[in-house]
Amino acid sequence: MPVLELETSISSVTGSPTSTRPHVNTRMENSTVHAEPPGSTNNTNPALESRVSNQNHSTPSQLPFLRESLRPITLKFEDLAYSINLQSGEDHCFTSHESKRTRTILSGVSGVVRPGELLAMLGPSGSGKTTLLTALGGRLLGKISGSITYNGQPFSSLVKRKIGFVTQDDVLYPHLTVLETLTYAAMLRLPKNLTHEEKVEQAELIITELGLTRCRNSQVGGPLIRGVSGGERKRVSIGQELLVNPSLLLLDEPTSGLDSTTALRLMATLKGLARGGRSVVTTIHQPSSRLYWMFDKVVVLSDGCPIYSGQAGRVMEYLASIGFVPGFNSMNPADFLLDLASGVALGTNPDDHQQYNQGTPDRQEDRDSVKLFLISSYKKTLHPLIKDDIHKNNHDTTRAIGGPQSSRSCENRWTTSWWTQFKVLFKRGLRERRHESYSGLRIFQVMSVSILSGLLWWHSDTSHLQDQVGLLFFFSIFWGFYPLSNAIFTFPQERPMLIRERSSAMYRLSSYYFARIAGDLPMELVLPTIFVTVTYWMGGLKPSLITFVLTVLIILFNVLVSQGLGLALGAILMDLKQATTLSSVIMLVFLLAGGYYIQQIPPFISWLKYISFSHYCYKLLVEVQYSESEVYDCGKGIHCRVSDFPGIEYLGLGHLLWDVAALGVMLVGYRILAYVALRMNKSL
Ligand SMILES: Nc1ncnc2c1ncn2[C@@H]1O[C@H](COP(=O)(O)OP(=O)(O)OP(=O)(O)O)[C@@H](O)[C@H]1O
Repeated sequence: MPVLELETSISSVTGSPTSTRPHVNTRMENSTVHAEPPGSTNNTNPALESRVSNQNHSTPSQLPFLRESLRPITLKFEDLAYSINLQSGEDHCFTSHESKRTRTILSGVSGVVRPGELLAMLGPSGSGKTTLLTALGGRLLGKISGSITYNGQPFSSLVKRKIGFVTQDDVLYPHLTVLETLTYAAMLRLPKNLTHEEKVEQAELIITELGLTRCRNSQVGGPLIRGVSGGERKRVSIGQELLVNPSLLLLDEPTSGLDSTTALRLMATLKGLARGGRSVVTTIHQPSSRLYWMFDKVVVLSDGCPIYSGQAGRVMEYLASIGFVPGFNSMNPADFLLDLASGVALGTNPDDHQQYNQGTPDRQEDRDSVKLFLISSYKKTLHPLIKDDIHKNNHDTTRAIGGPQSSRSCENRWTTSWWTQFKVLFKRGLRERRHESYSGLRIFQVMSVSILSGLLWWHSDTSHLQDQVGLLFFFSIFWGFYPLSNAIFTFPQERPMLIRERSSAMYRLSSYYFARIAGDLPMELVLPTIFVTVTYWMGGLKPSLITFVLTVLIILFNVLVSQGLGLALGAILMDLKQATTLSSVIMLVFLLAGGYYIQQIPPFISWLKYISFSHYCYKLLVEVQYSESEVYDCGKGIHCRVSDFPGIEYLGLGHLLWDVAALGVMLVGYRILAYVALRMNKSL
């Protein structure tokens, strides 16, 4: 291996203690990015920097109400390794003896990012960038070996609050506007000592600083709903994290799906944020050379192993020192790095340019040997130096996050009270779901069924008792199925949002849960009330106000119980297909065991009716509709007691309070079950 003059250049590759001391700006001039990069004197292209500065409309650094809260974080990670259990394993990197049942996703990854620096993680698809970023954000489930420290301390809930994490997919409510999205986030994330107005002002400030003013009142949108552009949506996601003025900002592929100009503007924004005193780490797939020159440091991964970690501006020098030179001088370093990380490097010496330009090696063995060579070169030369760099600067560790002067409220895991969280989540839920709940389609669906059934049962009376009882049974089944099939979607659909927001410690699970349940109530109760009102009077049921009101109350009770079952199924399975299948089986069983279709059920299976809420609902409806002494015309002028009618006799009328109690137990029990299932879900 060629011996490089590593002694002289390595300090700038890894970032020497003196050269990397960041210049921490707590205030930045609006619309400028400081051209002088901290920690590096020669990894930036000044012309480009100044161009970017002019394009950059947003360099948020000063958040008026949070001026005190930016505590710079030096993030150090050393020898990170992460494996997952698999049936077959094939990976290598630094370890030679691996269990056949595990797969190494990361191995021997080290690096440092200091306040003021922008570090990019590069590598081909599947090389482990997201996994590394997730680990740095303290969000990786499973055991990771090595060390990750934040100002010398391990991950903690205090650190968690200082980290902003922007996921690759924008998890946002599509029907909220940009302003609403950021305002609700501000209400949930900003400390309770700020007033409502200050929180709104903070959201407004972020909107201005991220250049979102033009679309502040546009709805965010999503895959199926037209909304703001992809770049604007990404900036909203970043804005949500900036609200808390994070000291460490982690972003997963923030430029994916953006055109090069928008990507450049976004990266300029990130660079501005770094220059404001933050440590910024981003994964990026295929940066243009203009983007590449904005990075202070890069970590390049190949199959989870580093082939480079250090100053972005020194990478070509390092690669040349081990015999890798691009075919032409102006080649984008990022392209060159990605080729190498994929094992594509025919030009392994400067005389090989022609070969490099003409094509890529197709043989897997060639690619593997290039990767192995790069990994082992890194291991021999750069890795020890980076470790030195990590240890040399341990005085960073003295600046503990939330040090002695931190207030008591800082130590509290939650920034807002339970009640505030409940209120904000309740309002946000109503706002987001107003379209869904009061959608014309849903109202049309319910109204058309109610009018149709009113017409079908038009002025039925006890002379057609079978029909009338059928209407009551239909009430219990329709208002069992309908809320159930709506409620099973709730938690599986909300899961990504819950994961994202709970990872940022925005709110307690209980406040979310109660807000969600309470938020669903108005709609869940309004539609059945209208339905029953229409069908009851059209269908000729007992013209008594008390009976009518009791009928409505029983149906609403039934709705709440069936909604609870739907919530529980959704929370337990967290999978729409499975939950839908199971709910249809359950409802079919309840339908059959309800007592309307079949009365001679064998004793060994007749207990099914006792677990069916539709059975209790149907029974209660019959009980309030007909008095004990009521008779009906059972043919040829003969009058029979209603309670002797086969479909009613089977129900065994009486025990009204027990029926109410059974529904009450289900009402509470299903909801407790749903909550416990959510609590036990490790990802939430
Ligand atoms: N829980 C898991 N189960 C199975 N494989 C996993 C798991 N987590 C990560 N991997 C695998 O680890 C590798 C690294 O994944 P990761 O998402 O970190 O890559 P990446 O570099 O971010 O890829 P991309 O650029 O395509 O997003 C991939 O091959 C992925 O399939």
